[in-house]
Amino acid sequence: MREARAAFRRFWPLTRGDRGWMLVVVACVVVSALAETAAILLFAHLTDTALQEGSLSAFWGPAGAWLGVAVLGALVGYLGNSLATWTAERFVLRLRANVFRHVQDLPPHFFQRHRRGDLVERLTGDVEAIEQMVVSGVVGTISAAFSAVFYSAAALYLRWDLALATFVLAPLFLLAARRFSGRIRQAAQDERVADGAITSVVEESLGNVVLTQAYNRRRDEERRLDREARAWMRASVRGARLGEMYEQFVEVVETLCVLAVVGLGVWEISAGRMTLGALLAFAAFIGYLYPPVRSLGGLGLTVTAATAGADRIAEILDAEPAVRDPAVPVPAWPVRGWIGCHDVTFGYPQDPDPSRPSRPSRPSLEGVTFTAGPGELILVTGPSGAGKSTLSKLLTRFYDPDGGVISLDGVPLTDVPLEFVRENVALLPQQTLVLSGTIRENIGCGRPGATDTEIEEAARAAAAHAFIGALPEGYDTRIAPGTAALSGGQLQRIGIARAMLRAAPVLVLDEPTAGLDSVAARQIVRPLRRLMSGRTTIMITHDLSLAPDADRVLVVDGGRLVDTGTHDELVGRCPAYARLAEPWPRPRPSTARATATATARYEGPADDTLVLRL
Ligand SMILES: Nc1ncnc2c1ncn2[C@@H]1O[C@H](COP(=O)(O)OP(=O)(O)OP(=O)(O)O)[C@@H](O)[C@H]1O
Repeated sequence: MREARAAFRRFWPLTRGDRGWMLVVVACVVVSALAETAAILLFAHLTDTALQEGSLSAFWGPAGAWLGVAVLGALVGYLGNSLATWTAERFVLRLRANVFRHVQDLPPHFFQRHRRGDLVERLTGDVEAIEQMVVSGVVGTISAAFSAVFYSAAALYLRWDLALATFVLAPLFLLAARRFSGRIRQAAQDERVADGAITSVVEESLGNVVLTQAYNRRRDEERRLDREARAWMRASVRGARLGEMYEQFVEVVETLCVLAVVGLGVWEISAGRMTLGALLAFAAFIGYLYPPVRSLGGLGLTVTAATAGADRIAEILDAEPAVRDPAVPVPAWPVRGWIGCHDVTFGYPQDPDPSRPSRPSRPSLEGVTFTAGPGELILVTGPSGAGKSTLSKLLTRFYDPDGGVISLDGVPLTDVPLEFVRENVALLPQQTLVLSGTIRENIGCGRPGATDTEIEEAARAAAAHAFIGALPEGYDTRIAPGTAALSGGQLQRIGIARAMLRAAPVLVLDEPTAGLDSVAARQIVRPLRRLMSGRTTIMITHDLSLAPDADRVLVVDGGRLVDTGTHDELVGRCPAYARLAEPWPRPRPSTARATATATARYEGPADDTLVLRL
């Protein structure tokens, strides 16, 4: 119960702004209960007068009043129920937006440590479970408490002695709820986890359908889904079974109460101490009393089930963003593009989940120092796992260094707003990230507000205009993540156009040619050169075809900067670099000859013409 209280305290502040409406809902429920009470009393009156005496004249008055009360009850009930749904959904909207906002600030390693499907489930199912506790739960409890008080008061008013006799059985409801709540909570938690696992498996399988088909993994995938679906089925059936057991137990207790009322009533009527109308009204009040008492008893179950969801949402909200805006940021300035990396050391945060123990690892980067000036091309290379991508994450401030400083025009990145960093340091990732929208929107997101002409200019410069123009819907062709009917090289050129439009003074390119075949890789070289021209470019790559052009090449190994120099210098003196550069060790031929050779070999569209200095 302590966890439930903590969960409630944590999420209750999100009802701010709607608490007045919640009160209105409670008021509607109270008025409905009052209308119901009046209707029952009118029914008793009708039974004892019009019905028992067969008098039509005694019928019209109470019947009219009953109809009036019923219409009032219906109107208020409609208003209360509509408002209750509205406030509940607003809470879900707000909570989901809050969690989503927080998720978007979380560092890359958070997403590597959580399955996507499970996160989706938390943002949907778990969010709704919390609503059940915080909004519907509070409104339901207050309403049930009021209704229970009204119906008990009415029953006591009619026959206090009979009422007390039936109330004796009430603790049985609470006993039942207490007995079942622990097990229902466990089943709810298992169901939530299994739900997340199913979503994850489906999402991963659909995302990996090529691997599944190419390697005949259909059966494995089916087995994986079957395993998770069975876990979900077991949890779901267990939850339903427990819920049903509780319901049926309560039914039996209710029947006991009804029998007690009827038995006592028969005795009272035979002794002439009670009219038939009063007995029927009394039985109706006791009958109306059960649902609120039942929902008060079941409240514990709702709360325990919701606490399971709350724990999972809290895990997300408790995850810390890796970087934050400074309290007093340095004001914006026109950035020239000086990048400084001074004695930078960084290690990825350990996984806090004890179920996924991780060894204390050595830093991914240690004592890295270099500078890059406006217009320079700095190539960062090294063997796999050397720390190259980690450096790109630090330069674009996905993480802050544990030691040392990374600066932009001499100002530490940690002293400027994150948005300013991202505006001035553009990242071109290994795989072009696609938004769900048109090609125009995909390029245009590089600079919000860019005109169609600017977008097309960027596409031309990125050698993308020709193939976009050849598509039936041109720039209005819709693409989406994972479904874009474009080749890797074409997507990369859309990414280059996007970066062109961004016009940031600093560019970080993370393996821009990785995953492309040699023709596609060559097709993006020229647009890349245009993109890099006049900008500070830090290119992380295994592909050293551009190394001869670089002002400096940094060789990283085991997280350390092992050597820095030009391609020619390094080939001569750095064995680690010589090994990496094996296909490119020859001295550079003259540009004119190489251009002619490459152009002669490639016969693609005009704006894809190669200018490679091989
Ligand atoms: N999210 C992470 N959590 C913990 N360690 C990580 C994480 N990402 C990378 N590492 C570790 O940091 C080190 C450097 O990784 P990084 O991705 O920077 O290498 P890389 O040089 O880019 O390799 P590649 O060329 O294969 O892409 C590796 O030892 C890797 O295992």
